[in-house]
Amino acid sequence: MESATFVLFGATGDLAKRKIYPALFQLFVEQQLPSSFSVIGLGRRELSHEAFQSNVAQSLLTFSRSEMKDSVVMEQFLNAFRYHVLDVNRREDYTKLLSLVEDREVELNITPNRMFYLSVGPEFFETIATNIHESGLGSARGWKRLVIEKPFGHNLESARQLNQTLNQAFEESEIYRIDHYLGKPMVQQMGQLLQSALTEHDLRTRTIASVQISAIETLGVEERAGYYDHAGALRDMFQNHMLQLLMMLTIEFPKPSSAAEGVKRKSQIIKSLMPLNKRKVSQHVVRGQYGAGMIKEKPVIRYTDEAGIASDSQNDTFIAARLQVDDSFWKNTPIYIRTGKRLKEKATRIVIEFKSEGPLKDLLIIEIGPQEGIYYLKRQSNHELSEDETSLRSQPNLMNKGVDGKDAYETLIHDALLGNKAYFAHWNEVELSWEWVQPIMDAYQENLIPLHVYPAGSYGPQEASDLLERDGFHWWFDKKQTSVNDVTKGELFTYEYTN
Ligand SMILES: NC(=O)C1=CN([C@@H]2O[C@H](COP(=O)(O)OP(=O)(O)OC[C@H]3O[C@@H](n4cnc5c(N)ncnc54)[C@H](OP(=O)(O)O)[C@@H]3O)[C@@H](O)[C@H]2O)C=CC1
Ligand SMILES: O=C1O[C@H](COP(=O)(O)O)[C@@H](O)[C@H](O)[C@H]1O
Repeated sequence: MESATFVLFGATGDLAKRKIYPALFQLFVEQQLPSSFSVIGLGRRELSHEAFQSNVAQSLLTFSRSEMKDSVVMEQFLNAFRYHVLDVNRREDYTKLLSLVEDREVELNITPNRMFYLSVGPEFFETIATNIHESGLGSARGWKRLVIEKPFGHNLESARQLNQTLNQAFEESEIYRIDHYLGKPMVQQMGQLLQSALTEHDLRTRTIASVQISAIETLGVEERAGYYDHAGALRDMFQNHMLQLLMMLTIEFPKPSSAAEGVKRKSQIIKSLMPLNKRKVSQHVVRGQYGAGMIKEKPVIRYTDEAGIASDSQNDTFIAARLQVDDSFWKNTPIYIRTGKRLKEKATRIVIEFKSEGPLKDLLIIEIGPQEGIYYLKRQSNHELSEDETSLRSQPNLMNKGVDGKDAYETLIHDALLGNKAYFAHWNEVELSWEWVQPIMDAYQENLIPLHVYPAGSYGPQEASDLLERDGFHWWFDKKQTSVNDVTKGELFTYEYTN
């Protein structure tokens, strides 16, 4: 890997602490960083290099999964870190930053390859990109890359505007839009896993009755009221992570001839999504907001009582939708997506239900997180569990594939340093995703669709189940109760079905 400087905007923030430093440290420990590597952390608050290094050390002690936190390794790692006070709006701060970056490049004798990581609020993205360009920070003879966190725009128009501004400073090939779901091991290995679970023939021709993609959480809005109350589940999860999961799965049927072809197909898939008309959104989409309820046997308050949330907020904390990809393989196969906060369990899961005569179903389940695994459950009845045990026993090789403990940020930062863009969201995908969700945002805005309040600790509004029942399906694996034998490494798992 080529040597590089990692310029981190927002170095004193939450994401840097919880995700970026632990990921960099893990890569360092695994010797996956360039041998000469420089990190320049930026923020408004005054910090000496030493104080900054000590803050980074603290974050590693709290959040790193590495067992190598002994002082020698950590000290070597922290040696690469410097801090610079920068207010994103002050041009002179960028000129000073350029001197610091250049001095370090000379000191370490490294090529001026520069990765600018924007771990700051989205309101700063355009200002920073413009200042990088105008200060000369982006004009060195090495490569330059921009890594940008979500949210990428607030709607189609603002995303386009943001992209246009970024493109004045960076080419599309230099922009790495992080969608951390694309860094999850089970998502990165989707093609491989499907191939080991299904035969080549299955992948090409097996008829799929329906697909369900769920990303459900027990957490509420937590400390992010300011952001979340303007984003909601639609912008926070659906427009990006959920549509990316849909793309990553559907490109595998029929199996692409190469990884590159698969990546190209992502945009085609999203382009083939049957468009919604804002007046008919309510036929395809269920909007919800959590009420009070019980999570893990503890009472929790309703969304509108949360700190920082307006008591009359109409913001969505849940969405379920029925989508249709209108291409030759997926035509006539409904794809159901749901995501929401304060639900009964934390799970990101894809269930493929295959067509069959009669009531017994074959299911392929991909557990993306926090449990990881792929399971092919043969001849599942809606009511029985015994069959899945038999089928899992007969196919032990399909259990718990992909468990490697890697955090998405480790993979994505490593990929960005290598210049591998395969698991970053391309502008075309982002633009098409915003375009597709725009009628839903319009319908929400104009109140053309009801907001259903659901009890915390449930699986969302009843209407989300009705959405499937109308087509003769139901959400698989919703648990009757919280105490279940969950998936543990190497053990059979048993779920309790609601129906
Ligand atoms: N936290 C998370 O889990 C996730 C965050 N994200 C995204 O990552 C980004 C960062 O989030 P997060 O770390 O939580 O945010 P925080 O509010 O914790 O941190 C914001 C950072 O921005 C810096 N900052 C604020 N204003 C300025 C300014 N005028 N000039 C220079 N620096 C400034 C702050 O430093 P200082 O105060 O020293 O100036 C701080 O380091 C956001 O885009 C967020 O949406 C995405 C996914 C998850
Ligand atoms: O991006 C986000 O994702 C998290 C859920 O991520 P996961 O990896 O834990 O599934 C979500 O809680 C958050 O609201 C959203 O911004």
